[in-house]
Amino acid sequence: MPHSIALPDACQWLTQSLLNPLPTPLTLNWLFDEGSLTRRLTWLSNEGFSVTPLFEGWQPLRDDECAALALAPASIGWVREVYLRGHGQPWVFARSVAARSALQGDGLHMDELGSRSLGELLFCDRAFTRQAIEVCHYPRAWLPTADQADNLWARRSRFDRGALSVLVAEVFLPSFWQALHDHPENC
Ligand SMILES: C=C(O[C@@H]1C=C(C(=O)O)C=C[C@H]1O)C(=O)O
Repeated sequence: MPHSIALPDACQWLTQSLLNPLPTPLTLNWLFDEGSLTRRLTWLSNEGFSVTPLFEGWQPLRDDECAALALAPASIGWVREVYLRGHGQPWVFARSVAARSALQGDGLHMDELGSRSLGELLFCDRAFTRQAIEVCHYPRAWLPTADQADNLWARRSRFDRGALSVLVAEVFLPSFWQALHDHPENC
């Protein structure tokens, strides 16, 4: 039986306690920060922050997403993929999903967000509770073609409000780490 191999389109999401070896303290700081990434990137970019939608629509969700949302495999959900940009540069690729069955009974209109940040909805409504942050090296096949690379750190967490759960995954792109390196005073 061959050793377990990394499938090209799967990732094992881990909480910080299971990480071994640990990434650098700076990487850990950004991966496990429980605040709004929108607000932190707005600060890092000196208000030069923007959100650009790449894809929005109903799709069968991935196996890891269905498992995290306690859905049957290939359940239909709303998918929102965006770039979080600093000074126009893509710093983070984000993919947020929620089950169609839960959204239809809820007032959260992800489809009306456009270039507004989902974070503003999730962090302004105190009824949302954030579950544990998990991390992985994001499968390159899940990234936009222009960003496909191995071993990019990603984090995900689930935001719950009653019967609605929104799963948010954020992949830190090389240009983000470069921006941090160029402005160590902002670390
Ligand atoms: C959850 C947040 O919302 C951010 C905004 C997103 C969007 O607009 O699609 C996606 C990922 C998040 O980084 C946040 O600001 O922390």
